[in-house]
Parts: sequence; C-alpha cells; structure tokens
Amino acid sequence: MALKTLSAKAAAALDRDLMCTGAFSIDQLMELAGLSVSQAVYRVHPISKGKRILVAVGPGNNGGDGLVAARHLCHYGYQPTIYYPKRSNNELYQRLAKQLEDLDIPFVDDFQTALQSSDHVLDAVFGFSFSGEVREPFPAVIQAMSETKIPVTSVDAPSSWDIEEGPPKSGIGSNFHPDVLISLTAPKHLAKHFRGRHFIGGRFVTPAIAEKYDFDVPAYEGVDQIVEVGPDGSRL
Ligand SMILES: NC(=O)C1=CN([C@@H]2O[C@H](COP(=O)(O)OP(=O)(O)OC[C@H]3O[C@@H](n4cnc5c(N)ncnc54)[C@H](O)[C@@H]3O)[C@@H](O)[C@H]2O)[C@@H](O)CC1
Ligand SMILES: [K+]
Repeated sequence: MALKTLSAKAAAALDRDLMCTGAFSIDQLMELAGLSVSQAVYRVHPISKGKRILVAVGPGNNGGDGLVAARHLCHYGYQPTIYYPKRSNNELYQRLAKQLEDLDIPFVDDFQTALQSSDHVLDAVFGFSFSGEVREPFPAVIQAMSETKIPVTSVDAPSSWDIEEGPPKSGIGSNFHPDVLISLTAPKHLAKHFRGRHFIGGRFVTPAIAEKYDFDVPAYEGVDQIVEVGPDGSRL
C-alpha cells in the first residue's frame, strides 16, 4: 500500500468541488478542519504536557483553520496565544478572530518572545496555496519554528515546504521538520517527505468525492475526527 496524495492543483479543485457540487460552505469546511486540528493537538499533546499553545496564523484559509482550532483548544482547557500579523478584511476571518477575543485569548506581535513561554506550537501559516519564497513577516517565524525545541504541529503542510516537492533545498524552511502533520481531507504530495507523526482529518467526504480525486478515506473510530497513519497511509 502506498500513501495516496494530491497535488496543490487537485487540492484546490477538490476544495471548490466540495463547495460547488458538495454544497458545503467555507465556514463549515473550516470548522471541520479546525476541529480535526484541535483533536490532533489533544492526541499528541494532552493538557498534562502543558497548556500553552502558540498559534502562528497566516493570511489565508490555513490561518483560518488555526483560528478555529484555537477556539476548540481553549474550550478543552488549553491557553492558546495567537500570532496573526497579516489580518484579512475578509468577514469570515474577522468573525473567527472576534470569537477568540471574546474568550480573552491574547493576540501578540512578537512571535519569538511568545515562543519562549509556550509548550506547543501550531503552524497555521501556509497551506496548499503557498508558493515561491516566503515573504515578510514570515521568514523569521519559519526560522524560529525550525530552531525551537518546542514541538510543532503543522496544519495541512509544513509552512514554507513546496506542496509537491517538500522541504526547500536551501534557505528558509530547509531545516524545518515539524513533529506532527495533520493533513486535511487528503495528504498533499509533500507528505511523502514528512517523517513525523501524521494524521488525516476529513470525516465528511463522500465515497464519490474520494473516488473522483483518488484518495483513501481512512477508517475513523468512534467520534474521532482524525486518524493517525504510517508512511504508507495505513492506519496506525
Ligand atoms: N477541504 C480542505 O482541505 C480544506 C482546506 N482548508 C485550508 O485551506 C488551506 C488553503 O487555503 P488558501 O487557499 O486560502 O491558501 P493558504 O492559506 O495556503 O495560503 C494563501 C495565503 O498565503 C499567501 N502566500 C502564498 N505564498 C506566500 C509566500 N511565498 N509568502 C508569503 N505569503 C504567501 C497568499 O497571499 C495568501 O494570502 C488548506 O491548506 C487548508 O489548511 C480549510 O480551511 C477548508 C477545507
Ligand atoms: K501550515
């Protein structure tokens, strides 16, 4: 058995398909994505390992998943802190941020300082629409996540990795190897280069969609929104 993965192009088409033919709204997909991410963090980093979760939030939907996950983590009893330097005018993200502010979750401007008093980092900077060289202000964030001894969980992609090819050969991101990856709906090609703990979240996909995009829907258990898989995609 081999891990079935999607290109960035297929992942974007799948997303559109879920919303057009699948009748899901973006809010729903983001809520399900963020819920899966929160469960993966709970699985790898139970509260007994430390409550302080630093969430690095990027400007797109990957960042939105991070905002949703932070809300769920707060309700589980964690203390999230949000680094969100490029706020969008998009109403959806503004509502997600407001929901966090109403829970008194702090937003900080200095990622490196916040990192020093964190127990776990959630990397929700870039997902499958990332391309090119990392632009400001994110190079220092990727560098800090590469160097920290604090465990890092990446949402959908280790931020700065090429979606098809994996880690860059040199420069920013070339030494970024997060401990955990949670692939949303289906792993992207870069997952073949990932060596940490790998989870899949996407317990809403119809068999027809999975067949159309040729990926495996793992066997979820109980009320779980995530499944941990090995390098070949089989359930652990
Ligand atoms: N079905 C799914 O799989 C779902 C996926 N979602 C999430 O949505 C993500 C994709 O979201 P988007 O398409 O909004 O894109 P991303 O969040 O991957 O990133 C796009 C943003 O990053 C910026 N960016 C791209 N390259 C950059 C660079 N080199 N330097 C600095 N900034 C850069 C873009 O300007 C844009 O603002 C997925 O990876 C996943 O996390 C969910 O929110 C919804 C459901
Ligand atoms: K990410």
